[in-house]
Amino acid sequence: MSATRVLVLNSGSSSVKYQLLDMADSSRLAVGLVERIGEETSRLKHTPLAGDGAERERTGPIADHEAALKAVAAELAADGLGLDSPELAAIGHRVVHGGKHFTEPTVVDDAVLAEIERLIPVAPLHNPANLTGIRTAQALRPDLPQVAVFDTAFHTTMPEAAARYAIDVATADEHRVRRYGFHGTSHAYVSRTTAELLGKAPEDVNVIVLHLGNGASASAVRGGRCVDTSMGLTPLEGLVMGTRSGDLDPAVIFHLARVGGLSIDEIDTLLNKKSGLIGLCGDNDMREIRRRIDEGDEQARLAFDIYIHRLKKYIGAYYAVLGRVDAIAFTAGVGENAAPVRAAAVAGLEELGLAVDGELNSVRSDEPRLISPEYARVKVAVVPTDEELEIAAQTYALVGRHG
Ligand SMILES: Nc1ncnc2c1ncn2[C@@H]1O[C@H](COP(=O)(O)OP(=O)(O)O)[C@@H](O)[C@H]1O
Ligand SMILES: CC(=O)OP(=O)(O)O
Ligand SMILES: [Mg+2]
Repeated sequence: MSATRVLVLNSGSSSVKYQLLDMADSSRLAVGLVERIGEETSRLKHTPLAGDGAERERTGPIADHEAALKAVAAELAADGLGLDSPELAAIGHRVVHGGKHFTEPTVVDDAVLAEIERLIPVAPLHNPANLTGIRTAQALRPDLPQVAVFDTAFHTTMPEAAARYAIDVATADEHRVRRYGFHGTSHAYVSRTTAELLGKAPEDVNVIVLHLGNGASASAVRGGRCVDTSMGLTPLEGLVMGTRSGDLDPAVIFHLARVGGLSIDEIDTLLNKKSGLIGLCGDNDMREIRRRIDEGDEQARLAFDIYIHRLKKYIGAYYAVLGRVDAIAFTAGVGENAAPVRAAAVAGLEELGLAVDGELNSVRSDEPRLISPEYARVKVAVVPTDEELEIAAQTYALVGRHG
């Protein structure tokens, strides 16, 4: 019996999403999520999909990512899907920052671990969790290949004109200051799926992908290759996000330090964790913001308008970067579910060939679909992202080649 299963771990700053897949037919055997790691109210939600097992939920403190992963391993073992299974071929890990170095999925060794660690200062919320995930998985199954799939990889095709900041070149090079981009696994998967939806080869299609989750980023994809993206050195640049500011005048930082008396660490926390939608209106969940708007809440309305204004600017910018756009694809939690966001982002862009059909836009579905009217020159699509499936496929392809 050959090993065809892949466990995928997507470790975020305070959560771990995981899936166990059988790559013989890309089916899911189990999926789950550990939330609020490090708090008293941690929660593990585990759903076995192979047999007739029902969803299980456990609450109570889970101290760190190591404890989280061990709890996940115990849940899988309870379903007879434990990490000791000989059918497990590899464990695939989402690693957020791979710098310029990693352009492909990579089997983890000590040098790879050292490089991911070296990049912690430019992904302080993500890379430490990714490292813990890898190390814990290694300890549980030292014989198994651990594969790192980097958020930055898809963006390494960006031309220098898009990747460089206009600052002193020597300083930038010394400190590796450039734009790397993130959510690349999602941008790759969604741009490819959008081409499929249009019935075209990825090489023939130009797409603007809007990944709108808690973290959010836009990308311009020409013929399957990324030519620009909104996140930069770190996942802070670009769109307005759940808790991150996105673009601002860099002098805001000097001002807050010199005049406001804030420390660099305080400003870091302010911009990464207390800004964006939560900073503007106290909520970072788009469902709650829409509910408040419906009740006439002005603060929520303004937060929404700022979010949309930025989004629209990026659509325009990437339209110009690409010259010709075949489709715009909305994805991730907000992009897949928030019809008012999609409608507002595209409103008024008819001259660019863009429009959304109200009825199609209001349909709820887990399938990739078009929401633009028949006549629209540029198609508007909703394409549910599947980072875990994409990571599993890349992991399995790599292990299959080498193993
Ligand atoms: N039904 C919905 N309507 C509107 N927004 C939603 C809905 N479901 C989820 N969201 C939004 O999606 C966000 C989470 O997106 P997700 O892609 O899961 O983020 P992440 O992977 O960064 O945690 C939530 O914070 C919320 O704003
Ligand atoms: C890179 C990034 O922002 O990831 P997430 O959206 O998972 O926070
Ligand atoms: Mg996400």
